[in-house]
Amino acid sequence: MPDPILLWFRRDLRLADHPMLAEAMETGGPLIPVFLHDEVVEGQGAAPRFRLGLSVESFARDLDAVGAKLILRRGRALDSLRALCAETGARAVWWSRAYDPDARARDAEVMAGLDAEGIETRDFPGHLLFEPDSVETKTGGYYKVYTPYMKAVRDRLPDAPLAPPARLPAPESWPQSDRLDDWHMARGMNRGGAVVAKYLVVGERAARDRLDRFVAQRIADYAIARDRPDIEGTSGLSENLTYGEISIHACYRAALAAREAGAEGAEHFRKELVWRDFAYHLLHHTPRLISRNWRAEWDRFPWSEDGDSAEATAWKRGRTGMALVDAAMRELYATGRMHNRARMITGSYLTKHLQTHWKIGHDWFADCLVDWDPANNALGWQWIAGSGPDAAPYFRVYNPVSQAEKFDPEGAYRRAWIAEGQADPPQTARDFLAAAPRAWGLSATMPYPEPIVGAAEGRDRALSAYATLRGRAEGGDVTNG
Ligand SMILES: Cc1cc2nc3c(=O)[nH]c(=O)nc-3n(C[C@H](O)[C@H](O)[C@H](O)COP(=O)(O)OP(=O)(O)OC[C@H]3O[C@@H](n4cnc5c(N)ncnc54)[C@H](O)[C@@H]3O)c2cc1C
Repeated sequence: MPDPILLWFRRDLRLADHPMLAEAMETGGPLIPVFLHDEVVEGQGAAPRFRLGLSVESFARDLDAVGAKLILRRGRALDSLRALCAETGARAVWWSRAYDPDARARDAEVMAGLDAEGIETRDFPGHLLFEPDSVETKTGGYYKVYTPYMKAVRDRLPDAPLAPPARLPAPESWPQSDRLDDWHMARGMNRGGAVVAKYLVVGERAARDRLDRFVAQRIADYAIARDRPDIEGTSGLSENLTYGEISIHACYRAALAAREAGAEGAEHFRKELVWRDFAYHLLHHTPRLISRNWRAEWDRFPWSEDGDSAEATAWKRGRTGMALVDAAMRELYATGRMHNRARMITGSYLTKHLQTHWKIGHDWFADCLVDWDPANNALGWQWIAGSGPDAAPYFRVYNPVSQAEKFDPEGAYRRAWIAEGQADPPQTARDFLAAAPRAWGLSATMPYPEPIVGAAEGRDRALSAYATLRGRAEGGDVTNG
């Protein structure tokens, strides 16, 4: 029997459309799927780690159904893989590429360490539509602006579908595995875990069903409906894409097919999928996107960097008194998700009205989002703050009152999440109160606060701070985004 290959799964927890798995199947030799609770997983926020645990559990079941086991190990990736190679006789370790700086540093260390011992390492595409280095400007550089990036990839086709394996060739014996329960992936969630779990759609099959439902029922209206937090107008697939429960190529193919069939919103959906690739393109070329102002001149901006200030605390707890902002922050805490427009409005309110550094919002999202994605989150925050590539100009301040009038015209989204002032609050609003830590001291009967910073006052504050940075005043108000 040939030596087994270790297939190290990370953000690619699916069987279909999986380049590494498809190629491994062609070898005909035994395959040992592995998932590691390593230094990168250790560094993740509470909600992403919790959600990752559920994805791993689901994937292990799917592997079981095709005659394989998912071997779990905890510890530094290089140590775990070395030990597994020694135990199983594997002489090759394969994985699907990752692009964020922490994962890249880990992978480089693993590659060097295993190569030194004569163990073959190979990495594969699978997480993105187009590999970041495969898209270049005419002068051989990388794109900093979305529109020309989109133009450059517009005519490229997605990969053809790869069928899931019917059965994985098994090794003569399976190595010992940790028990997933012993990893306590939900530990950071406290009482929020049970609430957030109600809103999740986990695993490869559920992700595929979600895509099919979206295409059948919502993609046609997507271009307009996607902007309304009060209706279910988007796909919800970010939660699945981030763990690789569905391939981005499958989503892209579905978008192209729907467009071909005449669905109006399909082209817009395709463009959003390309935003995800663009975020990875930028992160790959400028890893500082995640940790520092992408434009260094923003280092001089007088942002508050106190994540525990009264203002930042009110923002995190959904108690700013600005109803659309608070509804969104509560949706985030109770469901682990937030509507895209609401992400922009809460981000603008934090960085502009509350003059608080985008990193504080970025880190809070990274702790609370079940769809946390290192590239999308960083690009989203730097975009809204004004410090990023292709960013919304800082002087564009989202007015949370007029945004609410436009995108939540009946107040349904705000009522869904804010219990205070309602005689019989809906389940969603009660879910938030059930998820929120007791130490926050929230209840449905307490008075709803006055705005800590009003819409106009916040805009003036933001613009005068911006003027000190630029040395001149600029003006403008975004009421329609
Ligand atoms: C401050 C801020 C933080 C964000 N953090 C994240 C994050 O951690 N994880 C994440 O996946 N997205 C993030 N986004 C982007 C966007 O809000 C979400 O992708 C979207 O809300 C997910 O919902 P959906 O799957 O229903 O999206 P749909 O509208 O159905 O879009 C389909 C897919 O396209 C991609 N996409 C859509 N919008 C964007 C966008 N603006 N940028 C990049 N990709 C996009 C996503 O993969 C999404 O799943 C952030 C945006 C902002 C402004």
